[in-house]
Order: sequence, then C-alpha cells, then structure tokens
Amino acid sequence: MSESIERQGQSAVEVATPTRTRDIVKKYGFEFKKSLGQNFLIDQNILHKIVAAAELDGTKGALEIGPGIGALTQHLARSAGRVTAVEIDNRLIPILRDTLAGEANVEVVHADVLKLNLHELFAERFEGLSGISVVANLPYYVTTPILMKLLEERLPLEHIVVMIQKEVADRMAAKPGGKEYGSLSVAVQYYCEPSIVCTVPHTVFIPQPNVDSAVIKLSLREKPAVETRDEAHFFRTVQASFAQRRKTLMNNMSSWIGKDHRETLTSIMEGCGIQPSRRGETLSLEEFAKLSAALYDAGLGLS
Ligand SMILES: C[S@@+](CC[C@H](N)C(=O)[O-])C[C@H]1O[C@@H](n2cnc3c(N)ncnc32)[C@H](O)[C@@H]1O
Repeated sequence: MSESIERQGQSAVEVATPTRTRDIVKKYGFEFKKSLGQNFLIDQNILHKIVAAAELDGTKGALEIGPGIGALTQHLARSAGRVTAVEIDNRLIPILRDTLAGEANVEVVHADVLKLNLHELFAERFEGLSGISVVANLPYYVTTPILMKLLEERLPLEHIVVMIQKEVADRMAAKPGGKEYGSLSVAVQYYCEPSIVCTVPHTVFIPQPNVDSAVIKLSLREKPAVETRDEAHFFRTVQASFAQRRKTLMNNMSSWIGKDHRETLTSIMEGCGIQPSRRGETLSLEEFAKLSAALYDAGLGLS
C-alpha cells in the first residue's frame, strides 16, 4: 500500500504556525484522530531545534515518520538532500500534495511504518547519500515499537532525532541508579548515545496532548556499547533483572533461572563483582553484559 508523490520547486508558506495550521485543517475539513497520535506542531523555534540537532546537509537523507500536514517536512526539505516521509493516514496524502507542492526533494509514502521494509526503502531512496537520519515528531502511541524497529533492524542510521513523550525520553536517557532506568534505557543505550535536545510544552501542538514532550537525539554507535556472547541472552538477562523492580537481583534471577540454582547464581554474581542483594536498576550495561556472559557460559537461561 505504497504510493509516491514527487514534488517540484520550493514552497514558501510555513505550515507550522497556528493560523496556517488551522486554515489547512479547516480547508480540508480534517478531523484529528487521537488513535493515530495526531498532534501537529505549530512552533517554528522547536522545528529549527529538531532539524539543527539532526546535522543534515545536502549530502544526507532524512526519513520522517508521520509528516501530518508537512510542518517538519518543509524544514527537512530545506536542510537535507532527500526526504522520505511515511504517513499512515490516507486523508493526509492530498493535503501533503498541496503543502509540499514546492519541495522537489520530498517523497511521501503512504504506509504504516511498522509494516514497511525500511532496508528496501533506504536502498531505493537514499542510495549514494553520505548518511541517513530519522527525524520525526512521533505518534506517541507507537513510539517504542517504532524506535525498537529502527534499532533492531540495524538500519544504517547516523542519528534519530525524535519528539516523544518527555517521560519516555527521560527513561531512554536515564543512567543506572534511578527509578527511570530500566530495560528501555539499556536497549536504547546498547545501540545509541542518547541526549535530550529540549523539552517541549504541550501548548505548541494542535490539538494539545495531555503530556509534555521532549526532543531526544539518539546517535547510533558504530558497534553496540558492550560485547555479548549472545545478544538475545543479554536482553533476556536485562528483562529478568527488571522483572520485579522491588526485588533484589538474586530474587529476580532465581525466578528466571530456577530456585534450585541459588547457590550457583550467588557464585556467578560474586564472580562478576555484583552483590546479589543489589537491584537490577543499579547495574550498568557493562555489568549486565558480564552477568549475561557468565550465565551463558554456565549454560543458564539459554532458552
Ligand atoms: C504527532 S503527529 C506529527 C505530525 C507532524 N510531523 C507534525 O510535527 O506536525 C504523528 C503523525 O504520525 C502519523 N502516524 C501515526 N501512526 C503511524 C504509523 N504507524 N506509520 C506512519 N505514520 C503514522 C499520524 O497520522 C500523524 O500524522
């Protein structure tokens, strides 16, 4: 269900102002769908910050997920060599045809990004460019599945700069020791170096969401932050360590591996320099990697 629209020239009118956005919405009789996370940005300042963080230039490609009526797309078109914007809502396709009428380097693809073969899309759209980044104001209901798809599919990305719910951004960037640090922090930091670009009040959207937002920049590492014996085992170890946050590492590990292995687990943890009485939320990525490798070598938690 993919449909492409190539554009010619340069559009002059900014989409992301309160008046222009309201005019477009009225002109097309567009009704926002909460179920698709439709909150459109109306603040030029924030758009400039998002685009600046992505470090684009004419040799780079940008993938936008969910262009809406084209507020961010316009800015990307001016900064990147090529832009591909993937939008799920067919009612927005004719609107984008108008608002992006001037942008020669933009292609709109009508699809659900979660169902799209992004490797194929990248080969078709971004071949020959010097780098590709994802830049988006993400629909909040699918933020984590979208980001995990981008990371787990090992797409050749430089940066992911996305507006997401502030609470989720804080969890992604959290360091060990706090209540925000969890398996999402470990998964994101395994693949990327995260930094919060700015926090964003709910007043810069139409309609306004119920939560505050943040722009987070995830710079992809050349190789994962830690070495693992087996990646899937590493992530299973992390999941198990956070299974019940109030429990000690020992209790979480023995629920996963089996109560009859408590002695072995004690000596494995101590061998890694990790006190069994610690909680999962205090372990660094390096410690999770050490623990996973030792369990793996002992044949524990393999399936
Ligand atoms: C938060 S709005 C952002 C709109 C625009 N980029 C802006 O900043 O004003 C999220 C957009 O993602 C689209 N969307 C939601 N789920 C999607 C999916 N699975 N694949 C592609 N686009 C999706 C929505 O229709 C909406 O246009």
